[in-house]
Amino acid sequence: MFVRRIAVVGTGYVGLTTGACLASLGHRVECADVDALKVNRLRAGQVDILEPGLAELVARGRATGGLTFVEGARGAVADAEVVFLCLPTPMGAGGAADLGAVEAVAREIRDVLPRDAVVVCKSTVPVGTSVRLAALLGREDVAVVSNPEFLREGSAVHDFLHPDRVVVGSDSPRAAERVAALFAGLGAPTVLMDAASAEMVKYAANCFLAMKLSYVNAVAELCELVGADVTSVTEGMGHDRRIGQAFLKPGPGWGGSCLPKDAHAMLRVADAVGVDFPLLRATVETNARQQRRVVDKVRRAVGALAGARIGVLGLVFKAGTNDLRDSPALAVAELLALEGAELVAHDPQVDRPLPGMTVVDDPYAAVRGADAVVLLTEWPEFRALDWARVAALMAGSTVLDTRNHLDPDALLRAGLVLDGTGRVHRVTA
Ligand SMILES: NC(=O)C1=CN([C@@H]2O[C@H](COP(=O)(O)OP(=O)(O)OC[C@H]3O[C@@H](n4cnc5c(N)ncnc54)[C@H](O)[C@@H]3O)[C@@H](O)[C@H]2O)C=CC1
Ligand SMILES: O=C(O)[C@H]1O[C@H](OP(=O)(O)OP(=O)(O)OC[C@H]2O[C@@H](n3ccc(=O)[nH]c3=O)[C@H](O)[C@@H]2O)[C@H](O)[C@@H](O)[C@@H]1O
Repeated sequence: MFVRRIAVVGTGYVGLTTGACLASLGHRVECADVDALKVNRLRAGQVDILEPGLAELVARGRATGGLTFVEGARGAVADAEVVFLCLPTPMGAGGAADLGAVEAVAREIRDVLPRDAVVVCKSTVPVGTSVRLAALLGREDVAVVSNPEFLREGSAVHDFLHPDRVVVGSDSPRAAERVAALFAGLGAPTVLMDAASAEMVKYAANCFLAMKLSYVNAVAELCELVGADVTSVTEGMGHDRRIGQAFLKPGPGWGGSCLPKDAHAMLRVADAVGVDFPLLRATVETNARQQRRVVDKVRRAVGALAGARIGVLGLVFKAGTNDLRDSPALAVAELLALEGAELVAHDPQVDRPLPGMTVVDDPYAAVRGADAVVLLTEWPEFRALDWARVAALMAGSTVLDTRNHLDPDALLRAGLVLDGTGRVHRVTA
């Protein structure tokens, strides 16, 4: 009845999406996690990450019996033909990728993997990890394949099912073909290569995206000083198909669970082989500068930050997710709090206390009595706020829109001062 028996180890953004999507393609998928609570919640159909369509796919998979959940990797892999590793590879010592979870699972499963199984690493890992995994598994009959994942949070299911490309790398062409066949139905260009190249593609792609954003943020800074409008500039640039319109929006710096850690890991990879990579170093440094720039602008708006009350709109790293990992908004908030600002923050997806600020469940409560308001995440509901009401509630009048997300006319009509990013013309009443 099912096409293949697949195990997925790790049920986070990548693992759960991979498991649910492969089940929807007709495979029998068992997902494993070390977190018993998470496994129990998933067994009950509870999906805690915000991903459109994911809960529905999980429900469908549970109903057909094509998708099940188990605690611990060993239970999931025992009768699997293909095992996907979707484990965290966080920033470790000195910025290198921490492969602890990946290596621990390899050790855990090596003696229970069925004959001729294929182990696929979907985690983002430095070049050489496939070779290391093969050595750790110590199984002549088990091939290791690198299949980096390119999905974005907030559109994980869509991105998985409609990828721009599928990259499959292995030093065993037969194993690579077996893995590529799993994605054949997606109709995406499939690029087969050796394992080292596949591992490199992922870092090279994420670092390129980071570089594009740092470039655009630096251009935005220049625009402010020379009197140009970055929105017009990026639109004019983006029509060139070699540049493209995507990933050209300036903001408070790029964040999230991957771009920052992957940029640092790539720097460490370069370092390890004795290569200086000034372009990537500047990409990272330019990013840190964006957060300081936001703080400087808020300081300018209120005079002194110590004792100033700042309303913060948005805490997650981008709209459409509930992920706070490495959020530029949190980095800005931390810098503001360090200078003694009193922060009242609202994010539609955050309802828990956070250090250094008061989190409120209503945007109007966040702006009440604020000397300045800073928008850090581009939630659509912020655009739709009643700005006359905001103006009446605020003590001051400056709204810093780090994402150029708000409608300038609406703020102007409300008598507010709008300070955007990369736009010299401040909109004032
Ligand atoms: N989040 C994203 O948008 C993307 C992430 N990636 C990469 O995919 C990998 C996974 O990332 P996420 O899914 O975001 O991580 P995550 O942190 O959301 O999920 C990882 C899961 O693995 C589980 N886990 C940890 N150790 C385990 C063990 N020993 N046995 C079984 N389960 C274990 C954790 O409990 C957690 O549920 C990382 O290498 C990341 O760089 C790649 C593309 C996109
Ligand atoms: O390896 C990963 O985990 C993933 O990392 C990113 O995906 P994601 O972290 O979900 O977030 P992005 O949509 O790329 O945004 C990253 C950061 O850049 C910022 N950004 C993005 C686009 C833009 O135009 N401007 C901008 O400031 C976002 O606000 C956010 O802080 C990549 O886009 C995915 O392809 C990759 O698979």
